[in-house]
Amino acid sequence: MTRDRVDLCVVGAGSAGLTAAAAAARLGARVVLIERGRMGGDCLNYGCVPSKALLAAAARAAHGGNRLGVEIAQPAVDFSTVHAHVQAAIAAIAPHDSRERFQALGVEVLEAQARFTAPDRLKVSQIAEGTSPVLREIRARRFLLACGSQPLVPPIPGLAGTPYLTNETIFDLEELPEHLLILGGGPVGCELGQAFRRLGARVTLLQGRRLLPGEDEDAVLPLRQALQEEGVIVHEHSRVSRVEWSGAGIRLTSEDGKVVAGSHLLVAAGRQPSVAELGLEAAGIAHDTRGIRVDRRLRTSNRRVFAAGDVVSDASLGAGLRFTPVAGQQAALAFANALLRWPARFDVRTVPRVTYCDPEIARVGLSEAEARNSGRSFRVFTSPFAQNDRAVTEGDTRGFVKVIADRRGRILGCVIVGRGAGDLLHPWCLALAKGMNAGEMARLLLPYPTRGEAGKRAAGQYYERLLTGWRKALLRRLVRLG
Ligand SMILES: Cc1cc2nc3c(=O)[nH]c(=O)nc-3n(C[C@H](O)[C@H](O)[C@H](O)COP(=O)(O)OP(=O)(O)OC[C@H]3O[C@@H](n4cnc5c(N)ncnc54)[C@H](O)[C@@H]3O)c2cc1C
Ligand SMILES: NC(=O)c1ccc[n+]([C@@H]2O[C@H](COP(=O)([O-])OP(=O)(O)OC[C@H]3O[C@@H](n4cnc5c(N)ncnc54)[C@H](O)[C@@H]3O)[C@@H](O)[C@H]2O)c1
Repeated sequence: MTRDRVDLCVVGAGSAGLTAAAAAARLGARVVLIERGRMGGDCLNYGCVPSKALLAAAARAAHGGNRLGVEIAQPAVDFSTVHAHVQAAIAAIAPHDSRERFQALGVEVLEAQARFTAPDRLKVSQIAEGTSPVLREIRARRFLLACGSQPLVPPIPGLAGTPYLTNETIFDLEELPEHLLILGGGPVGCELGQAFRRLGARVTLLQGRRLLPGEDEDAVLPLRQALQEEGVIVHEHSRVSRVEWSGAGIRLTSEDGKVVAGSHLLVAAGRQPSVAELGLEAAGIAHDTRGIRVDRRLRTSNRRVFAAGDVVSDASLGAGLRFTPVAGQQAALAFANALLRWPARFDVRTVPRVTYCDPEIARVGLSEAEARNSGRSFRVFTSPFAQNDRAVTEGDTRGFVKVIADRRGRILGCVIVGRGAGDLLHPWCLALAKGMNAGEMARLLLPYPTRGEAGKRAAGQYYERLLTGWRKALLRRLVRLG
């Protein structure tokens, strides 16, 4: 066994690990990157990329019938070609995350499993069969744990003995499921439920709470309607309590007495951190069932070790932060703290999120419900797309822009529901990051007709609110004098 000492040892080559490894190597640090699975992690192989590629194919399949006076024949879906498109999208992006690219940047990439043996070292074991089990022992000045998360499979009686799909296997299907049952109505269940329905499968979704419980109810309403109109059978407040499997198919029973049957089952019930084989105890790294505990500088309880991305415990920085840009930003901050001694802190207030269904649900900062629960005083300015000229011309007026601001107009959050909501969110991410005021957003000069004007219109209500009482009287007087 060989021994090494490096500047930074990164475990996990997903969005977080790759960001930190590239940044450190570019500044001349000696970096080892250890990955036991596929380079690119969840986002590239089992998450963002395949799900958005599938949704893109599904969007094309959804456009049959007569719309705006144009008759389009119901599209015919060739699912094996859809599967090929999804795999091609992964393959097209894969070189950016590849071993070759990172080696060219100067990173040493080990395709192996990492496990701590002491607070300052870990051993690296080969995964491939027929080779020596332990490859190397690595000592590092700093470690970054970027091990991500994996599907949470709840301990429901009958589930373990049933052949189920997760996000790690569903994109391998080369044939369309006849009837897909989905356990869970978070982003994974909603996105994949809509995609498979549009591609022609029957879909039944059971969700223990309401759909997307982290989003405001008024934001979820248009999506619920769309799913139901398109034929997804949605059972909310239906917690699955038993799973049965026979040659005839799969049957789910819920606590509220519903029984549904289908040909395939997707488990989309949340995530759990990938920490089981890391030997965290040997390194004195505190963790809980939700992940590794860190402070706002991404430091763990072991001062040499930092963590970033999906593996970070919800209890540390806040729940619901498992997104690719969060993983990337946390990794960049962890690198700055670990190697540059730059005291950078992660700011949870500016995290954006988008559920890429049709209509999209996008948000940055506080939702209205979160603002209410925070106990602070706030105002809500809403502009529906029904009053937006571009949306009217497109014949798609679903959704709205909702701005949440404090009493002085400082933006606390923005929720956008509708076509292209994710892209429409960008100026609001900037506004929140820069501490801008609704008045500043209302004064922007924007092109007409665009959907972005709905945001300006929502922000403009800030002034309408001011135009009451003595201010209104004063302005009237000025008008008369002028
Ligand atoms: C279906 C789905 C769709 C999604 N869509 C979006 C989206 O549209 N937008 C968005 O922002 N987010 C999306 N996400 C979330 C996003 O994929 C994750 O937040 C992101 O990939 C997390 O990156 P990470 O680097 O923390 O972890 P990962 O990408 O999971 O990488 C961790 C890596 O560490 C490796 N590893 C773990 N333990 C060890 C060990 N002991 N030794 C060696 N290697 C190890 C793993 O093999 C893995 O490759 C989606 C998630 C899913 C499941
Ligand atoms: N567009 C995106 O950015 C995107 C897309 C997909 C996933 N993600 C990330 O991946 C994470 C995981 O997504 P997810 O949808 O798997 O998890 P989730 O935790 O967001 O939702 C899972 C849902 O399953 C339900 N559930 C759990 N047990 C159940 C049972 N026995 N019966 C019925 N329902 C049950 C829960 O009520 C929960 O709402 C997300 O939180 C997000 O961070 C992001």
